[in-house]
Amino acid sequence: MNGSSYSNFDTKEHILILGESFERQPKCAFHTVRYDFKPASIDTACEGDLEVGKGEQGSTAPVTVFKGSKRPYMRECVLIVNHDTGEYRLEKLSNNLAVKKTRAEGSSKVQSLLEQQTSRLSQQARGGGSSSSKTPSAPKSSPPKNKMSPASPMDDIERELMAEARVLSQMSSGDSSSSSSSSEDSSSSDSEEESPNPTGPPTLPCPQPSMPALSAMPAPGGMNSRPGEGTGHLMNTLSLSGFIILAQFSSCRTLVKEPLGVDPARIRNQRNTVHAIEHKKIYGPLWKSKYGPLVVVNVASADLIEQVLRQEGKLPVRSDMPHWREYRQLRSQAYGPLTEMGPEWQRIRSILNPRMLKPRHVSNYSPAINQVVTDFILRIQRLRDEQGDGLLVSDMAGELYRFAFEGICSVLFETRMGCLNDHVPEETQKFIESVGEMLRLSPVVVLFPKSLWPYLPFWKHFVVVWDHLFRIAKMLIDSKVKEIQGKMEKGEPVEGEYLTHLLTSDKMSVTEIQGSITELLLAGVDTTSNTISWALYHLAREPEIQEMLYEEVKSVCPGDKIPTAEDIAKMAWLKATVKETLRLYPVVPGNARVIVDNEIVVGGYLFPKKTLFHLCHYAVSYEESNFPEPHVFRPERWLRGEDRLKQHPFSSIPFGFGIRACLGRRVAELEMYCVLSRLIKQFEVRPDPSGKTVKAKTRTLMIPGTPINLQFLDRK
Ligand code: HEM
Repeated sequence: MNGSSYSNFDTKEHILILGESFERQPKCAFHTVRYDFKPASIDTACEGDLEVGKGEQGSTAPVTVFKGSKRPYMRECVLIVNHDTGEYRLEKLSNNLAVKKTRAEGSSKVQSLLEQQTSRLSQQARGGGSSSSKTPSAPKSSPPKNKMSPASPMDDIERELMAEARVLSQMSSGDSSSSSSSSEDSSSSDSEEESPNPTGPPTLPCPQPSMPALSAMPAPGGMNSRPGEGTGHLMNTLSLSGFIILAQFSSCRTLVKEPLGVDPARIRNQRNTVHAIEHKKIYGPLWKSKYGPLVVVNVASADLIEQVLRQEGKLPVRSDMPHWREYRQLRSQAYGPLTEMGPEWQRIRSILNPRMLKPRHVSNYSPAINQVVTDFILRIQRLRDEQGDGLLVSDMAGELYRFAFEGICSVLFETRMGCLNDHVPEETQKFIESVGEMLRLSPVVVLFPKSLWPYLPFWKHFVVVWDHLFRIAKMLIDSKVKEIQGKMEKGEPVEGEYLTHLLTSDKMSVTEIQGSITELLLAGVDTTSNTISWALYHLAREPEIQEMLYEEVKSVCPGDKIPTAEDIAKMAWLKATVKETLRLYPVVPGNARVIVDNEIVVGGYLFPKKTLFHLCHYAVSYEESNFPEPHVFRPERWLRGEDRLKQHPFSSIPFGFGIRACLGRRVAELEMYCVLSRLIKQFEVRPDPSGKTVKAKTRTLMIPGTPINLQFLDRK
């Protein structure tokens, strides 16, 4: 392509290219780079297959490239999107280039995000596999630009590209917080963008959350970088579940917000920067939002949330998770509780539930969890002694990520992974990185039409990291199988907990166990670690509340006694502290339900089948009527008494509700109670002497916007 052919283009325009190749010329206004993709099918995807082209001389890092869709594109063409006028036009570039689709953007933020992403992938690919050293083929010269006729057969392509362009333009015109998700980025923590961004699909766990992932992804490798940090990792996982769909369209600017029954024209074009709490003030507790073609009904009162959830039916649906499901189909892997739907979902939940949710079973995990807590305390002591003034430990959320990963693996796989060691074992490291990569890529992949996935460089990478995850999970499961077989052969009793039970009960195949355990793991790390981080943050800042907790733990477990599940049952203040933490920072700030089978009535309105409801939990948990002085951290509201009686039972439901509610709730609680009680018994926790406040931000999950640093003083 001749750079001069673009010289008249406004740099605000995005261009989407269809064509064999597209090279950047030094003087071109656009950052474009030639890529050369092997027409790899996903089945052959491996690290080495990922070939992201190097930029030509003077170019910036590569942007994204698709090798054409299966449709027979006959022409190289360019779609030009003018962001000022909103106009799109498709122009033909040449007559004879084969089907390959490349996209490049102008100087928008989105471009730089994509560039960083692709550049990182490129580096990984180059460093990662034997075949990754292939160099891109020589750039082709630029074809001339011809105006296409409106009746051209390119209409189809135009439509598809316009849809993508719309997504890109919406992302690039979105809230600037989308570019700063790194926990290092403390400068913006006070801005509105960094506020918890509570709910309302526009602010739901995603849009902004998804793209920042591109830039703010922790460098893969090293446990010091929390996997998926900046993406709200996991629940990407829960985004994972119900939220991903919302994520998808929450990346679009809100077009209409409409109190049900009110003329939408009056309030058209609301910017997407208003929070759900404010939306509620404007529209009342029930309003409709349109995101592109999708319509979401936002529900922001405890009463109405209850109405939706009570009508969710026997097989509740959050959403499908097409990209997670696609991987499983591709590799003939089994769905787990997050991805499964319908009667099959019901079946696997009925198998997984008892040992995850019944208190008498869950209490059996406390020895394993307490061992992990012991190691965590030792680690805190080491870090404290190594860092700065001998008291401060930086980035507690990162440290607690290690703790939560180790803790949940000790429960699920009945094995230790070494996350709290100074030197993390290689396979563990790879596992953690794969989790992070998968969660980081999830919200990106899902932004694109499914038909394009096989041609997205990051889809290949997505598949590769899922491969690692499933491989390592399989390795751990296989080793447990061997252990069990060995014992059986020797006639020894087979004892064990979660995995052993699943393997010996014969209700699921090994493949199904692998699918379910992997999803449990994915849902069970960021959720707990972020919640513990917030609890410690508040305990450090409210010494009286911490003292109450200390006194309670000491009285239930005097001396060196380590709290068991039975002890914890007696610690009302501890439980109230965790509940209050989850009220202020519901790690999943908005959930979703699609009522598939029936029309339902909510708030006096009749909604058709398949209406997508967004449950604005964050907004509801700050309602003055339920929680006087809602911004104040006050665990006592959860103790039995007058205040408690006033709360609506659906005013704070951080683990969801009903048969589709959190499967790991009891284990999560046990982990949080064990680690908090023992940390507070061991240390007096003080805030960062720099006095920095930490605000929440929503990256799918509600996470600390900046690192939480705390001092740990030994208690005498
Ligand atoms: C503070 C910790 C946690 C919080 C606040 C939390 C919250 C949630 C929420 C809100 C949901 C959606 C529920 C609904 O749609 O009604 C959910 C689902 C789920 N959670 Fe958790 N979670 C936590 C920890 C965990 C842990 C430790 C695990 C694994 C051991 C886990 C596994 C799951 C799974 C598998 C689902 C999907 C259940 C299904 O769709 O059937 N969670 N969680």
